[in-house]
Amino acid sequence: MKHLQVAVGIIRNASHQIFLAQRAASSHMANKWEFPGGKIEQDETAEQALKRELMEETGIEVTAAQPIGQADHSYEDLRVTLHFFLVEGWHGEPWGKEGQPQRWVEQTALVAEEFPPANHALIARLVAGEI
Ligand SMILES: Nc1nc2c([nH]c(=O)n2[C@H]2C[C@H](O)[C@@H](COP(=O)(O)OP(=O)(O)OP(=O)(O)O)O2)c(=O)[nH]1
Ligand SMILES: [Mg+2]
Repeated sequence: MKHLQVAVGIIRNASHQIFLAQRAASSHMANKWEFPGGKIEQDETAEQALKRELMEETGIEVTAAQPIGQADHSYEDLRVTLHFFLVEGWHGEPWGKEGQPQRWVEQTALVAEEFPPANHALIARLVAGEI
């Protein structure tokens, strides 16, 4: 089975709101809400991939990112390992640079079912205020 390593950014502002983007209708996990991010390339560290993907997808330059864990999940025909980073420092203002819908949500109001299954354990930790 194909196995992807994915860098994922939990962009959190001073009011403890988190920036979400909606996945495209044509993509894997179509229409689910996600934390911006994407595949780690061969020659990259997870943090380098995070910075590149967040610039590409949201237009921000990440200045502070802290690793907060990983999640491994097997979908029907694809295995993913998500490398989560809490992003609390950046330059610019995140927006849906690739045309994807976006919104800020209070950390405690996140709803696990709106995300791909690989995110569910992390959402529980965020809602519980453990992060
Ligand atoms: N970005 C992101 N991907 C996630 C999350 N949860 C989750 O299961 N995934 C899965 C969906 C995809 O199968 C896989 C890769 O993410 P991606 O589609 O963002 O990768 P990418 O930006 O490099 O995509 P592309 O270049 O192919 O358009 O990770 C999440 O919260 N954020
Ligand atoms: Mg992506």
